[in-house]
Amino acid sequence: MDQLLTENELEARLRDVGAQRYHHLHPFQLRLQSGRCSRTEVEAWALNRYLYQACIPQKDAIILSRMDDPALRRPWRQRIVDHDGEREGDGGIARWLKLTDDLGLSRAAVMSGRFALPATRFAVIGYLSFVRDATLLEAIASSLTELFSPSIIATRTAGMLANYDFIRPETLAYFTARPVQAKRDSDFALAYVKAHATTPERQQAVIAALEFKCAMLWAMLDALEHAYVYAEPAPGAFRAGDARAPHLVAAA
Ligand SMILES: O=C(O)c1cc(C(=O)O)c2c(n1)C(=O)C(=O)c1cc(C(=O)O)[nH]c1-2
Repeated sequence: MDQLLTENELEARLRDVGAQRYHHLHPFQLRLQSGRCSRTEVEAWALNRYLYQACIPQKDAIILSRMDDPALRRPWRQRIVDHDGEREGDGGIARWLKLTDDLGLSRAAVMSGRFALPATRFAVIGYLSFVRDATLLEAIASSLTELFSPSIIATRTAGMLANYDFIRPETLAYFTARPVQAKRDSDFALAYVKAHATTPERQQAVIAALEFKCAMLWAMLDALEHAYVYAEPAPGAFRAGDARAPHLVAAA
């Protein structure tokens, strides 16, 4: 029988999940931030991760649709605005496309998802299913990886700027806004989880939900590392020279 943890003990357990399982420890992340990735690997990372970025407002819309309380929906809907923007060209998804633009990738190809690795697609589908099928408390708890993202974003951004001559500060504009948004979002989600995980069963469920999300992020980097470092991308998945923006193809 699991013991009921105090709120502080629960928070410590959740932070421990991050310390042990978050993708800051993944070999592909270490490779990316230390300049050991080839340009093709950086392009593959940005192209695959677009799918994750694009699914975030969809998962937040699912979570929003499951909330009965307007006081809860009001702050949560800001997450969708952050990613989609208030108008065309605004918001996190548009800023992610600035990164893929600067890498010379075609927007249509990136947004279609057709060059993504199979595991990236399955990870994203798995995440959307999780927030639909688990309890609302578990769905909210799965967003708590954002407790750990400001630190990995700072390390990755500094490492990429220092180590790749094709990355300029504007290329990584996506990451400028994220740490402040992530802190605001994760403070809110953590307070909710601490207030609502009031039985040992619920506490174990929120810990497992955070482990699930860490596993999903880990699996996406496993797939990139397997395909681009050790083996081969699946048939149809991105390879060097694929998905070039039309003006670059014309100039070649
Ligand atoms: O750069 C990263 O490593 C990283 C990690 C995470 C995360 O931990 O889930 C997010 C993001 N970035 C991110 O940019 C983002 O918008 C985001 C939203 C969420 C979420 O769970 O709602 N996680 C993340």
